[in-house]
Amino acid sequence: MPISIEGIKFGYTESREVLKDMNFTCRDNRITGIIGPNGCGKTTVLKVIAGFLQPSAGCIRYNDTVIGEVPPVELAKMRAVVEQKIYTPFSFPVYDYVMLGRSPYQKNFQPDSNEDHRIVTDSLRDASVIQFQDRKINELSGGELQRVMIARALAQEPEFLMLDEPTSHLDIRHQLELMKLLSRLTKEKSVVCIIHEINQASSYCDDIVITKDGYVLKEGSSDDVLSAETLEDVFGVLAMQYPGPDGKKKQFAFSLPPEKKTEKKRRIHVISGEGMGRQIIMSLHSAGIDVSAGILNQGDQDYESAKSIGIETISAPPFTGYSDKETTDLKKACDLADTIIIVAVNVGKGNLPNLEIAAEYLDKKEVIFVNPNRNLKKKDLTEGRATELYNLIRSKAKCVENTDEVLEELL
Ligand SMILES: Nc1ncnc2c1ncn2[C@@H]1O[C@H](COP(=O)(O)OP(=O)(O)OP(=O)(O)O)[C@@H](O)[C@H]1O
Repeated sequence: MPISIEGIKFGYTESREVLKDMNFTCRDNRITGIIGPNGCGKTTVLKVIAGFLQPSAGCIRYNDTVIGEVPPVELAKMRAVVEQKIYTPFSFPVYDYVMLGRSPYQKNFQPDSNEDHRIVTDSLRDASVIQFQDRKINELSGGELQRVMIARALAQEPEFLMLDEPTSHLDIRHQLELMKLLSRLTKEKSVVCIIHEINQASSYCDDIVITKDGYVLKEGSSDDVLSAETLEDVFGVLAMQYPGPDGKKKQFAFSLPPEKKTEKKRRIHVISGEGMGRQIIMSLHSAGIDVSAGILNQGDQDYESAKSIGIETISAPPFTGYSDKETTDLKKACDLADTIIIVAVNVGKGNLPNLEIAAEYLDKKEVIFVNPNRNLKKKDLTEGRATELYNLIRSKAKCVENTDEVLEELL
């Protein structure tokens, strides 16, 4: 009996449709694997297929029967569901819990029949949990509990077995055993299974349905549907196909695509004054470069220009010298900059830190010295330190004669 999913729409809220128009078929005696990115609606569609959620449009048919018309007890004989989220609030022996799978076949207050016990024992064995049938379900590990849930679903003897990520808690051996068990079960049943492990899906699922954003992107035999190109498109990864151990089933190796480098805006800090840096600041800014300036004396032409275009400016009142805050801010600006431009200006005691800090960055950043041969007034070469620093910067920085040259260099 195939399951037909026809034009299904569903939303948990009115404002957001999770399933927009789902159409696919789960064929008889096959494992149909549903794959797709997180949050695309796989669990939701499985719940709709199981009859747990009512779609707002479309219908689900098991063969020709529309499931909305099937009474719950009959539905429980037709399909069993192993859900992703497992709640075990009760302290229940594993054996008794698996016996609950027999409920749809039992009349009220009648003891479990010999057949029920046989089926439960077979189910416990098939799911490899018979060895802890006397333990309490709320004292099991995640993987043990998952296998008990599968045993209960098997005890239900459904025609359709629906599983949501049945291998998610299992170690690799139990994963492979479970997938093999599901393959065996297809002799008598049809299996629908949400699966994230693509290589297991390729190895064990006969058919694959790829879902994305509430729609089905592709469906068909796993060999037809699974390709490196499709997986790259759906999951946004790089996929490389290689032959599986049997030489038939495709296998894939995945990696993340290289990160796209976002073009970082160049940042330049200009140390100037007396209107000597004005043209540089304005030209770099209009060329789209991230410019900062300072320490500038408030009221000075460079300061006024920098303020007029709203760039980050470090400033101090004239004739007061620079405070610790201003020199710290200058260091921060130089740290952020790719290039530091220093324009030769008269140096008084107060603005000596501009030179000191520019000199500090000679080995750390690109430093361009503009107008290095400017004849400074005698009084500006305060205590010889300014001359010393100018000479140091002149010897280590890239020197350009004037503003035009620096702009030519940078733009
Ligand atoms: N009970 C709920 N109420 C509201 N929104 C929900 C509810 N359950 C799921 N959703 C939302 O519906 C969308 C689909 O969820 P669903 O669990 O079906 O995705 P999925 O494909 O199974 O994801 P995953 O691969 O992560 O298990 C998600 O955006 C999810 O946040």
